[in-house]
Amino acid sequence: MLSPHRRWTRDPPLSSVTSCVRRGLCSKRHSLWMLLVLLLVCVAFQTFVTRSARTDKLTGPGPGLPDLRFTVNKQPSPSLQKVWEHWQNTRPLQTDRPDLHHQKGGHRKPSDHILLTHVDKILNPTAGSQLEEQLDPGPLGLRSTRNHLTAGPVERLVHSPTTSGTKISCHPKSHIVFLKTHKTASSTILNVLYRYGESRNLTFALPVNKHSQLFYPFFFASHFVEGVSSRRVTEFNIMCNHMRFRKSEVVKVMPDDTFYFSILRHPVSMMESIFIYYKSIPAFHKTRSLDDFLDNSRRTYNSSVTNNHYAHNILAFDFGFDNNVAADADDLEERASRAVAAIERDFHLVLISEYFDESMVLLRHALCWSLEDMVSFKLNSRSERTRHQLSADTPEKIRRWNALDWRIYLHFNATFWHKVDSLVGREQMKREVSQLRELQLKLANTCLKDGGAVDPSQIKDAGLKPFQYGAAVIQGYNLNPDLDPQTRTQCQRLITPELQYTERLYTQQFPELAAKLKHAPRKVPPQRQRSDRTAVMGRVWSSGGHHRPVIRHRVSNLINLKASTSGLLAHTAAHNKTGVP
Ligand SMILES: Nc1ncnc2c1ncn2[C@@H]1O[C@H](COP(=O)(O)OS(=O)(=O)O)[C@@H](OP(=O)(O)O)[C@H]1O
Repeated sequence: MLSPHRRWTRDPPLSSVTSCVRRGLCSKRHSLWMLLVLLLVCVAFQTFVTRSARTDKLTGPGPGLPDLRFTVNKQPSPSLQKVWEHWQNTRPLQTDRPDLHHQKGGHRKPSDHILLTHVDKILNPTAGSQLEEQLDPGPLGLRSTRNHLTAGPVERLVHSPTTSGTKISCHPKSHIVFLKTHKTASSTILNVLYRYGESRNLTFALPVNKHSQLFYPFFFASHFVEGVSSRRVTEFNIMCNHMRFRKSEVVKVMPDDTFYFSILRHPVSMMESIFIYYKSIPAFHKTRSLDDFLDNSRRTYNSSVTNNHYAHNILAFDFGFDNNVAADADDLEERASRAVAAIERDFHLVLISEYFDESMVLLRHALCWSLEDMVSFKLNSRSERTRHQLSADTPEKIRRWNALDWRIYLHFNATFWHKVDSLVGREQMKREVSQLRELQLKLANTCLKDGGAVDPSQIKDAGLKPFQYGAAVIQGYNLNPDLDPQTRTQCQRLITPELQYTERLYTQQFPELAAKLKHAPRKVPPQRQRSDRTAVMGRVWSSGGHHRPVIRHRVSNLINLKASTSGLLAHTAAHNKTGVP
């Protein structure tokens, strides 16, 4: 038989409850306790609501709009946690010779934990890893589970060495605009930014409708960014796709404390690269050689023809200036000074492609990122067989033809080293550059099958083939087949070409839109397609070439993505009053 107490617990008679409540309410002490409990519940609820509002960077859908919320996983994925734990294993450090990657049994293949141990060692020779304090995700963009990081922009303190050798603390920047200039190693930097942002769930200001460029070569307008017009995204972290810069529009999208940077390349090597890559643009396609173009350009170059801007002062063009200026123009110096002053005003840092590793170190100091964040493999590089030796007098001809770019480059080449001196110091720079190279070598040994770049015909995974264009053969990478799944994923990010990575991020940020776009037919009238720049690029693409079979697998997609699309033009023409100069 049940005791009276247990019977009450199972089936409390109504009278007992009401008398209990009455007793409780009548007693002053009980009332106070109840009030206190209520207060605590309220406080807990309010805290919960405030936190959710702060972490949710997206607003709800506008009236009548479908809910297209950004659904990126806000927690470090379990697989990444596993990899990190894997890294923590105290397995003995083994050699990382690439020839051991394929050995079964005996020697274990050099694994990701070796990388971490190595990184720890070179970045922090003393006990108690600085990496742990920095809460960095590791050289492959991994997140540490040791530090119980929350997702989203990471507010951590980084201890960064200064020119005087002392360490200062700083907060890593996560509001960034990178003006992606052409043929300047900008795709390699894009990959660094993509990995950094993806591993921290940062929000990218990606081109609308899954395009890979921000409607280049039109002047940038804020509505080119997915999520701006719909107001679904309220805070962007990183904007880094090709655009023609227009600050007044960029500031409408990016937060006030955004860090602006870009990269320049020596106009001579840049022109050689551009001539091969954009061989099919009207300015180049009938010319026999670069010298042929340069010797006749004063007479034959037509700046008003679509796509010809690639052939003349392209750096100035990308920064938003008028690129049509002759070397003997009266106002050349004045225009160059104005361009330099505007770039100085609008950009916190201008990097130099010729000093790529130094640039990465300088950037890391400016952004307060770790050296690990800056690792990369060279992307978008041409095969040696599509490089052309310049004759002795060609460099001077290029400098004259691109006189505006040349002046801009000279200025920022000088200020680059002033920045190195003031921000890092030459000795520290040397140390960090060699650390960075050491790290990259380790990564190459771990991640890459052939230890380096290969021609597109050698790339096994069709999804990792870079976009091929013009007369250039753009190289890519094969992954080491022996990688464990998690390491493979991280290595893959390092070698994912721009188009594929952009598409993936778009799909992560806007899954519903991406799904819709996959099935939506292009809404551009055929006659428009034939006359716009997309058609020009498309024709070039399909006109054949020795490397074409290599990239057939995604031809239609890639034309749409890289080489400005018809949709892009239709959209841009409607919105952009500036248009092509
Ligand atoms: N790390 C590093 N250091 C030095 N140079 C590098 C690096 N990464 C890429 N590159 C070279 O940059 C050229 C490709 O530039 P982009 O990626 O900006 O091209 S693109 O405009 O996005 O198509 C391309 O130059 P060319 O090979 O002369 O064409 C690449 O080889």
